[in-house]
Amino acid sequence: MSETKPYYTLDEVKEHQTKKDLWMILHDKVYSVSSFVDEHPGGEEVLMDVAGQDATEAFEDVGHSDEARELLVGLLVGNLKSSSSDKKPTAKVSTPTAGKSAATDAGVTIYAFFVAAALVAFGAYKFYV
Ligand code: HEM
Repeated sequence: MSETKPYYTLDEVKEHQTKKDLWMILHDKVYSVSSFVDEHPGGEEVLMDVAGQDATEAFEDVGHSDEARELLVGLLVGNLKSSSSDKKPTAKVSTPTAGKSAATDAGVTIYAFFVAAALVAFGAYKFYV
C-alpha cells in the first residue's frame, strides 16, 4: 500500500514545520500530523520539536502503544526518499564453495594418510620378512 505513496526527500519534509502544516519522519515514512497535534496525549510541543525531522528515535523512546501506531496509518502521506547509504547489502555468510573444498581437502588428507600408512607397512613387511 505504501508503495503507491509519493517519495519525499528530507529537504522536502523540512519545508513542513508549522503547526498547520507539520510533517515528520518515522521509520522512513512521512507523516502529516497537523490534524493530530491538538489531540496528541503527549502534547503539541514535543511534536513541534521534531517538526520536519526524523522523529523515529523520539517516538520509540516514549514506547508508544499499538494504538498510537495504528493512528499513524491515517496520517501517512509518503515515503522517505532514502539516500544511497541507507541500502544495506545483505552480507553473504555462507560460502558453499569454500566449505566444499575444505571437506574435499580433508578427504584427500585422510586418503593420503592411508596410502602413506600402507606404504610404510609394506616397507616394514619387506624389511623384516
Ligand atoms: C504522529 C506521531 C505520533 C502519534 C500518532 C502519537 C500518539 C500518541 C498517543 C496515542 C499517545 C498516548 C499513549 C500511547 O498510546 O502510547 C502518545 C503519548 C505520548 N507521546 Fe506521542 N505520538 C506521536 C509522536 C510523538 C513524538 C514524535 C513524540 C516525542 C517527540 C511523542 C511523545 C509522546 C509522549 C511524551 C507521550 C506520553 C504522554 C503521557 O503519557 O503523558 N509522540 N502519543
